[in-house]
Amino acid sequence: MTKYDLVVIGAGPSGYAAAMRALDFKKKVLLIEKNNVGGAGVTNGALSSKTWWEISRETHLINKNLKRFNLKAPDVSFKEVQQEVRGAVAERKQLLTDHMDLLKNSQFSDLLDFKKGSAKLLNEHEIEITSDGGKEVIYAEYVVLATGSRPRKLPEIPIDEKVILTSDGIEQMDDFPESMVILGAGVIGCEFATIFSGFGKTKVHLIDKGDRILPFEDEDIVKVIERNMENNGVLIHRNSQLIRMDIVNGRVEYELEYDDGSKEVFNVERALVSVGRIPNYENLWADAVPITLNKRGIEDNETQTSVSNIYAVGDITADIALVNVGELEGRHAVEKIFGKPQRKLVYENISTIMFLNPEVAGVGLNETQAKAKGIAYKVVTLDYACIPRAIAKRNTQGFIKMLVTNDDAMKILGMRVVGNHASSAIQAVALLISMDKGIEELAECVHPHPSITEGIQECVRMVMGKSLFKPSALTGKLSCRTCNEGVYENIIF
Ligand SMILES: Cc1cc2nc3c(=O)[nH]c(=O)nc-3n(C[C@H](O)[C@H](O)[C@H](O)COP(=O)(O)OP(=O)(O)OC[C@H]3O[C@@H](n4cnc5c(N)ncnc54)[C@H](O)[C@@H]3O)c2cc1C
Ligand SMILES: NC(=O)c1ccc[n+]([C@@H]2O[C@H](COP(=O)([O-])OP(=O)(O)OC[C@H]3O[C@@H](n4cnc5c(N)ncnc54)[C@H](O)[C@@H]3O)[C@@H](O)[C@H]2O)c1
Repeated sequence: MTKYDLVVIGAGPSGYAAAMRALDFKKKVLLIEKNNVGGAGVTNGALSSKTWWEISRETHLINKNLKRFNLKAPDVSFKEVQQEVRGAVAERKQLLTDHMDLLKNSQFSDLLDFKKGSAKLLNEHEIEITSDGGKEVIYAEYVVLATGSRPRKLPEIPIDEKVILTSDGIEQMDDFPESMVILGAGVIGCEFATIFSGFGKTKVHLIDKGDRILPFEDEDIVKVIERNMENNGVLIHRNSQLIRMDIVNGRVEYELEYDDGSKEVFNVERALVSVGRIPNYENLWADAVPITLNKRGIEDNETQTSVSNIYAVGDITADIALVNVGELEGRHAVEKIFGKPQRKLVYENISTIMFLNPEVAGVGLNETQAKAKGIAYKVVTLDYACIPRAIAKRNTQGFIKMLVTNDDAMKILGMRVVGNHASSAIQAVALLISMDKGIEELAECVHPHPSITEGIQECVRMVMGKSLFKPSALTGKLSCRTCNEGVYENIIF
């Protein structure tokens, strides 16, 4: 039986990161993948959907500008866009596999093996791999489970991945549908609503079980996104409940019940169900392996499961499901196994981008979360109309919102930026949060001009009472307040 120091099951972002970090400790590693290297980080997931989003955004911009000059927009072919997306996916997968091959010619030559197949733990150390070539069993001193997640399905909805689809099937359609309903207005639902409405060929309907889209995000941010979606023709079903969704004559029929008890039936060409994801752990270990589960997934203590030599990372665990979090956890697990992690696993400074119109970037807490945790805070907002770069871009839609502790230390709790270039603006703040630093450094640092990050600096200066523009003068564009148990008060310096 071949023996390995570490076996990683699943070559998505978290498994790939774990395997590569183990090489730094000069350990013999086996990485096993049953399907696509890169997992949902690449295929039917992060990279592919972002490629759709980029092309949709460009198309939308071009069409908008052509309209300004009274010119007719060219026809966008679904097949061509799909081809481009497939090209992006293939390019990334190739890079990941080529890298593994090229390691054979490096100082890591004898350390990494990769096997295509489906893995199952027979006991704490023995793993059975089933592939086209049959079955084999290998020995692992340590194991990292990184098998990811899949779309959650609802038993009452007949998902066939042709008419009613999940994110696993949506990119395989053969043309833009003339109409599509999206069930679940979380991140995936809203990103695809943005993508399809952006191409201008699909009438998008959006349903969530809550009374608004993005129920976890702050209302002021959601307002901007909802307004743009509706301006782009998206029908957001508010205060309504889905009673049924069926396939009738190859189309989707769904019925909603409104707050007043009335009902309405809609007929659309396709449906996307995006109501969350569930971890892949079924059949991953034999009954003899005592890994404990909680309601949301594998129970882990900073990636270590209840079995001391088995670790779990990425979407299979019960916390945030993102590429960067999976990579962080994969690396951390390996450092815990073979070394000493420099730091505890912290999630407070995780940065995210939601690819909407416009993009929404975030780090740390939003107001909804701070209120739920009962934290008193200071909150500053600054409209993009006050940022020269946004004015130069002729697009001042958006704002920056920063939350700091309501004490003299003014530690940053979190930030949201909604608007153009939002994603480029949050890194400095993520770093300050992770270093547990206050805000003075940011206030005095010289930012490039003109840049969106100048807006962040102005927020920091505002909360310190030394901003260029004074919130009491530019009300509606700037605000600087405390929030205590949901009650806001202006800060007067
Ligand atoms: C539509 C969509 C868009 C997204 N956009 C973003 C984004 O913009 N930014 C972001 O940060 N995150 C995004 N995500 C989330 C992100 O893709 C996931 O959080 C990330 O891929 C999780 O990585 P992972 O390695 O834990 O799991 P996965 O990527 O799911 O990889 C797990 C791998 O394990 C393999 N596997 C499973 N079982 C076995 C087995 N028994 N044996 C061998 N192999 C097995 C699977 O085939 C898979 O390749 C998106 C997800 C989706 C679905
Ligand atoms: N840009 C990004 O970083 C990005 C993009 C896509 C996905 N992701 C990751 O993938 C994860 C999964 O995305 P998701 O959008 O599927 O999950 P989600 O948790 O973001 O959203 C699911 C939505 O479905 C709604 N919902 C649940 N059950 C419902 C029901 N029965 N009827 C109607 N609505 C219902 C919820 O209220 C919620 O708004 C995200 O949490 C995120 O971690 C990240």
